Amino acid sequence: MAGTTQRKREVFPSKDELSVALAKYTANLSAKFCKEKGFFTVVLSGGGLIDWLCKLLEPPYIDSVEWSKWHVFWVDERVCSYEDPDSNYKLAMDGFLSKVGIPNENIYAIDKHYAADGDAENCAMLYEECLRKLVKQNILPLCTYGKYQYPQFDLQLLGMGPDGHMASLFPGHPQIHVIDKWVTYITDSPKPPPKRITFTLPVINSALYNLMAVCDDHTEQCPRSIAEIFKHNNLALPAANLTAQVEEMWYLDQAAASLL
Ligand SMILES: O=C1O[C@H](COP(=O)(O)O)[C@@H](O)[C@H](O)[C@H]1O
Repeated sequence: MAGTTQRKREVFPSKDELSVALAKYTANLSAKFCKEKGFFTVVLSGGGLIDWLCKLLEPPYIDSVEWSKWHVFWVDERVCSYEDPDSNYKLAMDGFLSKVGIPNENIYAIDKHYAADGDAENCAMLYEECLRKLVKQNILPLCTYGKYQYPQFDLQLLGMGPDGHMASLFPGHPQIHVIDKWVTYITDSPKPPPKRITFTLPVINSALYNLMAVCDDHTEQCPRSIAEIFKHNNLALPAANLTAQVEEMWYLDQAAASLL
């Protein structure tokens, strides 16, 4: 049965130090799950996160992480071709996944053809179908959360937009309330591109470990959103609704945490 965890946070003086900690956190969980059950299910997001994961590509992690045991997913994806610079898949492939030895069949991307056609509804439907197959294959266990069951990932690496969005759940948009689906879609995202698919909130919150990494590039909005979440628990901001089954950890750089 789903529980809720206490929100934890660590603040780092710089992005670089945050990246070092992010690599350590991910590598430790990878080792733990590979030892306990023989594989590790990890969910990526887009945005700055892929850049901050770069320390995993350096010693000691590049050699010590059991990459062949990773199964990789996306918490959200932009509905565009794999070659489009907006694609979260392309971002992760170019910047990270192509540099480590994860078997291709363990990398679960959005459907190539529906993505290139801009068909968000079918992309969401097929991604959910893919997750359901993996449940049947015992790669993903189910977690009861509220009145439904959802797939449970070991670790999700999340990012927050300055407006407080996480995945492609945006403030004031209805997708945050969807509970009867695992994957949903949006066709009018306020952040371009407009068509995206996204895990629903209960799927996000069913993960064992959720790590939210936020670095601010000197916008005023990002530290304000962080303060709204940590000081006022303002649930109108989607990221304030984050929880996890074992640990909900926020890694912030000093700039993002400047109003705390
Ligand atoms: O559009 C998106 O934005 C969020 C946050 O990205 P960032 O550029 O502010 O780091 C990201 O987590 C999500 O995956 C992506 O599709």
